[in-house]
Amino acid sequence: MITVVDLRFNYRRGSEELFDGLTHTFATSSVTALTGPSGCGKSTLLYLLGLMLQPTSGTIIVNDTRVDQLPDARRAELRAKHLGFVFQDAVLDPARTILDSVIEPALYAGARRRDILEHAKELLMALGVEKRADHRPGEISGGQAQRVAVARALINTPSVILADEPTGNLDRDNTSVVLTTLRRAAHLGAAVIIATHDDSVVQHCDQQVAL
Ligand SMILES: Nc1ncnc2c1ncn2[C@@H]1O[C@H](COP(=O)(O)OP(=O)(O)OP(=O)(O)O)[C@@H](O)[C@H]1O
Repeated sequence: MITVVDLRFNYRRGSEELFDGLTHTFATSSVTALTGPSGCGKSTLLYLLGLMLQPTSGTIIVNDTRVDQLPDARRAELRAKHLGFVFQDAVLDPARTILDSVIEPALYAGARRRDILEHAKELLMALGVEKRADHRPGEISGGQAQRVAVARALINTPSVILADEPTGNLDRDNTSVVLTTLRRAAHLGAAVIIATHDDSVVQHCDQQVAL
Protein backbone atom coordinates (compact mmCIF):
# COMPACT_ATOMS: atom_id res chain seq x y z
CA MET A 1 0.00 0.00 0.00
CA ILE A 2 1.19 3.51 -0.72
CA THR A 3 -0.47 6.70 0.46
CA VAL A 4 0.10 10.34 -0.43
CA VAL A 5 -1.30 13.12 1.74
CA ASP A 6 -1.62 16.75 0.61
CA LEU A 7 1.05 16.22 -2.02
CA ARG A 8 2.60 19.18 -3.87
CA PHE A 9 5.67 19.32 -6.04
CA ASN A 10 7.63 21.99 -7.93
CA TYR A 11 10.65 21.11 -10.03
CA ARG A 12 12.06 24.56 -9.26
CA ARG A 13 11.19 27.36 -6.89
CA GLY A 14 8.57 29.48 -8.64
CA SER A 15 7.82 26.86 -11.33
CA GLU A 16 4.35 25.41 -11.87
CA GLU A 17 3.06 23.49 -8.82
CA LEU A 18 1.90 19.94 -9.51
CA PHE A 19 -0.77 17.81 -7.78
CA ASP A 20 -2.73 20.54 -5.91
CA GLY A 21 -2.58 18.76 -2.56
CA LEU A 22 -3.39 15.26 -3.83
CA THR A 23 -4.44 12.81 -1.12
CA HIS A 24 -4.92 9.19 -2.14
CA THR A 25 -4.26 5.62 -1.01
CA PHE A 26 -3.15 3.16 -3.67
CA ALA A 27 -4.42 -0.01 -2.07
CA THR A 28 -2.81 -3.44 -2.00
CA SER A 29 -4.15 -5.99 -4.47
CA SER A 30 -5.40 -3.33 -6.85
CA VAL A 31 -4.42 -1.89 -10.21
CA THR A 32 -4.79 1.88 -10.56
CA ALA A 33 -4.64 3.81 -13.82
CA LEU A 34 -2.99 7.22 -13.51
CA THR A 35 -4.38 9.41 -16.27
CA GLY A 36 -4.44 13.03 -17.38
CA PRO A 37 -3.20 15.20 -20.21
CA SER A 38 0.42 15.30 -21.30
CA GLY A 39 2.48 17.33 -18.83
CA CYS A 40 0.03 17.02 -15.90
CA GLY A 41 2.60 15.13 -13.82
CA LYS A 42 1.96 11.39 -14.22
CA SER A 43 5.64 10.47 -14.58
CA THR A 44 6.57 12.92 -11.82
CA LEU A 45 4.07 11.30 -9.45
CA LEU A 46 5.56 7.88 -10.21
CA TYR A 47 9.05 9.26 -9.45
CA LEU A 48 7.76 10.64 -6.15
CA LEU A 49 6.04 7.34 -5.27
CA GLY A 50 9.24 5.56 -6.34
CA LEU A 51 11.26 7.69 -3.90
CA MET A 52 13.38 9.14 -6.69
CA LEU A 53 12.13 12.68 -5.98
CA GLN A 54 11.11 14.31 -2.72
CA PRO A 55 7.84 16.25 -2.46
CA THR A 56 7.91 20.02 -1.98
CA SER A 57 5.27 19.43 0.69
CA GLY A 58 3.05 16.60 1.83
CA THR A 59 3.62 13.06 3.00
CA ILE A 60 4.29 9.70 1.36
CA ILE A 61 3.67 6.52 3.36
CA VAL A 62 4.72 3.05 2.16
CA ASN A 63 3.29 0.12 4.14
CA ASP A 64 2.87 2.21 7.36
CA THR A 65 6.30 3.89 7.10
CA ARG A 66 6.58 7.59 6.33
CA VAL A 67 9.24 7.68 3.63
CA ASP A 68 9.43 11.17 2.16
CA GLN A 69 11.95 12.50 4.68
CA LEU A 70 14.13 9.44 5.12
CA PRO A 71 17.85 9.71 4.34
CA ASP A 72 18.93 8.73 0.81
CA ALA A 73 20.46 5.40 1.84
CA ARG A 74 17.27 4.28 3.59
CA ARG A 75 15.16 5.35 0.61
CA ALA A 76 17.43 3.37 -1.71
CA GLU A 77 17.04 0.32 0.53
CA LEU A 78 13.24 0.64 0.56
CA ARG A 79 13.24 1.13 -3.20
CA ALA A 80 15.25 -2.04 -3.72
CA LYS A 81 13.12 -4.17 -1.39
CA HIS A 82 9.59 -2.88 -1.86
CA LEU A 83 9.27 -0.98 -5.12
CA GLY A 84 9.30 -2.13 -8.71
CA PHE A 85 9.60 0.49 -11.44
CA VAL A 86 8.93 0.10 -15.17
CA PHE A 87 10.30 3.19 -16.89
CA GLN A 88 8.69 4.76 -19.95
CA ASP A 89 11.61 3.74 -22.18
CA ALA A 90 13.07 0.40 -21.24
CA VAL A 91 16.81 0.93 -20.94
CA LEU A 92 18.64 -2.33 -20.37
CA ASP A 93 22.36 -2.72 -19.73
CA PRO A 94 23.84 -3.59 -23.16
CA ALA A 95 26.57 -5.70 -21.53
CA ARG A 96 24.22 -8.09 -19.71
CA THR A 97 22.12 -10.93 -21.03
CA ILE A 98 18.34 -10.57 -20.69
CA LEU A 99 18.30 -13.15 -17.89
CA ASP A 100 21.04 -11.32 -15.99
CA SER A 101 19.21 -8.01 -16.42
CA VAL A 102 16.14 -9.53 -14.78
CA ILE A 103 18.17 -11.08 -11.96
CA GLU A 104 20.29 -8.02 -11.17
CA PRO A 105 17.81 -6.16 -8.89
CA ALA A 106 17.44 -9.34 -6.80
CA LEU A 107 21.21 -9.59 -6.33
CA TYR A 108 21.24 -5.91 -5.34
CA ALA A 109 18.53 -6.63 -2.75
CA GLY A 110 20.66 -9.43 -1.28
CA ALA A 111 19.33 -12.62 -2.95
CA ARG A 112 21.59 -15.39 -4.22
CA ARG A 113 21.56 -16.09 -7.94
CA ARG A 114 20.68 -19.75 -7.59
CA ASP A 115 17.69 -18.92 -5.37
CA ILE A 116 16.21 -16.47 -7.84
CA LEU A 117 17.00 -18.12 -11.18
CA GLU A 118 13.73 -20.08 -11.49
CA HIS A 119 11.63 -17.04 -10.61
CA ALA A 120 13.44 -14.99 -13.27
CA LYS A 121 12.81 -17.68 -15.89
CA GLU A 122 9.14 -17.93 -14.88
CA LEU A 123 8.73 -14.18 -15.32
CA LEU A 124 10.38 -14.25 -18.75
CA MET A 125 8.08 -17.14 -19.68
CA ALA A 126 4.95 -15.32 -18.42
CA LEU A 127 5.93 -12.32 -20.53
CA GLY A 128 6.70 -14.40 -23.62
CA VAL A 129 10.41 -13.53 -23.85
CA GLU A 130 11.98 -16.70 -22.40
CA LYS A 131 13.57 -17.57 -25.76
CA ARG A 132 15.60 -14.36 -25.52
CA ALA A 133 17.04 -15.14 -22.06
CA ASP A 134 20.61 -15.54 -23.35
CA HIS A 135 20.45 -12.63 -25.78
CA ARG A 136 21.64 -9.08 -25.18
CA PRO A 137 19.45 -5.97 -25.42
CA GLY A 138 20.86 -5.07 -28.87
CA GLU A 139 19.42 -8.33 -30.20
CA ILE A 140 15.79 -7.89 -29.11
CA SER A 141 12.95 -5.63 -30.25
CA GLY A 142 11.67 -2.56 -28.41
CA GLY A 143 8.50 -4.41 -27.40
CA GLN A 144 10.52 -7.36 -26.10
CA ALA A 145 12.75 -4.96 -24.14
CA GLN A 146 9.62 -3.44 -22.63
CA ARG A 147 8.47 -6.87 -21.43
CA VAL A 148 11.94 -7.65 -20.05
CA ALA A 149 11.73 -4.36 -18.12
CA VAL A 150 8.45 -5.56 -16.60
CA ALA A 151 10.08 -8.86 -15.55
CA ARG A 152 12.96 -6.90 -14.00
CA ALA A 153 10.53 -4.74 -12.03
CA LEU A 154 8.75 -7.82 -10.65
CA ILE A 155 11.75 -9.97 -9.70
CA ASN A 156 11.75 -8.88 -6.03
CA THR A 157 7.98 -9.39 -5.70
CA PRO A 158 7.61 -5.70 -4.77
CA SER A 159 4.65 -4.53 -2.71
CA VAL A 160 4.32 -1.43 -4.92
CA ILE A 161 4.71 -1.57 -8.72
CA LEU A 162 5.01 1.70 -10.65
CA ALA A 163 4.73 1.46 -14.41
CA ASP A 164 5.13 4.44 -16.74
CA GLU A 165 3.34 3.68 -20.04
CA PRO A 166 4.42 0.02 -19.79
CA THR A 167 2.47 -0.93 -22.90
CA GLY A 168 3.50 2.07 -25.00
CA ASN A 169 5.58 -0.03 -27.43
CA LEU A 170 3.31 -3.06 -27.52
CA ASP A 171 0.68 -4.48 -29.84
CA ARG A 172 -2.67 -5.62 -28.51
CA ASP A 173 -1.65 -9.20 -27.67
CA ASN A 174 1.48 -8.14 -25.81
CA THR A 175 -0.38 -5.33 -24.05
CA SER A 176 -2.68 -8.03 -22.77
CA VAL A 177 0.30 -10.19 -21.68
CA VAL A 178 1.78 -7.28 -19.68
CA LEU A 179 -1.55 -6.33 -18.10
CA THR A 180 -2.21 -9.95 -17.14
CA THR A 181 1.22 -10.17 -15.51
CA LEU A 182 0.70 -6.91 -13.60
CA ARG A 183 -2.77 -8.06 -12.54
CA ARG A 184 -1.29 -11.31 -11.24
CA ALA A 185 1.19 -9.28 -9.17
CA ALA A 186 -1.77 -7.32 -7.75
CA HIS A 187 -3.55 -10.59 -7.02
CA LEU A 188 -0.50 -11.63 -5.01
CA GLY A 189 -0.84 -8.44 -2.94
CA ALA A 190 0.91 -5.60 -4.77
CA ALA A 191 -0.41 -2.09 -5.28
CA VAL A 192 0.05 -1.59 -9.04
CA ILE A 193 -0.02 1.94 -10.50
CA ILE A 194 0.07 2.42 -14.26
CA ALA A 195 0.49 5.82 -15.94
CA THR A 196 -1.26 5.60 -19.27
CA HIS A 197 -2.96 7.48 -22.11
CA ASP A 198 -4.56 4.29 -23.41
CA ASP A 199 -8.28 3.85 -22.68
CA SER A 200 -8.07 0.11 -23.25
CA VAL A 201 -5.49 -0.08 -20.44
CA VAL A 202 -7.68 2.06 -18.16
CA GLN A 203 -10.54 -0.38 -18.70
CA HIS A 204 -8.38 -3.21 -17.32
CA CYS A 205 -7.66 -1.29 -14.10
CA ASP A 206 -9.67 -1.42 -10.85
CA GLN A 207 -9.62 2.31 -10.34
CA GLN A 208 -8.51 5.52 -12.00
CA VAL A 209 -6.79 8.58 -10.58
CA ALA A 210 -7.15 11.47 -13.04
CA LEU A 211 -4.61 14.23 -12.48
N1 LIG B 1 13.32 17.42 -14.85
C1 LIG B 1 12.40 18.37 -15.00
N2 LIG B 1 12.68 19.65 -14.71
C2 LIG B 1 11.74 20.62 -14.82
N3 LIG B 1 10.46 20.40 -15.23
C3 LIG B 1 10.13 19.14 -15.52
C4 LIG B 1 11.06 18.05 -15.42
N4 LIG B 1 10.45 16.91 -15.79
C5 LIG B 1 9.18 17.25 -16.10
N5 LIG B 1 8.99 18.58 -15.94
C6 LIG B 1 7.72 19.33 -16.14
O1 LIG B 1 6.80 18.87 -15.17
C7 LIG B 1 5.50 18.73 -15.71
C8 LIG B 1 5.02 17.28 -15.55
O2 LIG B 1 5.81 16.41 -16.37
P1 LIG B 1 5.55 14.84 -16.41
O3 LIG B 1 6.59 14.24 -17.31
O4 LIG B 1 5.43 14.32 -15.04
O5 LIG B 1 4.10 14.79 -17.12
P2 LIG B 1 3.30 13.55 -17.72
O6 LIG B 1 1.88 13.72 -17.27
O7 LIG B 1 3.97 12.27 -17.33
O8 LIG B 1 3.44 13.80 -19.28
P3 LIG B 1 3.35 12.78 -20.52
O9 LIG B 1 1.95 12.23 -20.53
O10 LIG B 1 3.61 13.68 -21.69
O11 LIG B 1 4.42 11.71 -20.32
C9 LIG B 1 5.60 19.17 -17.18
O12 LIG B 1 5.20 20.52 -17.25
C10 LIG B 1 7.07 19.03 -17.49
O13 LIG B 1 7.49 19.94 -18.46
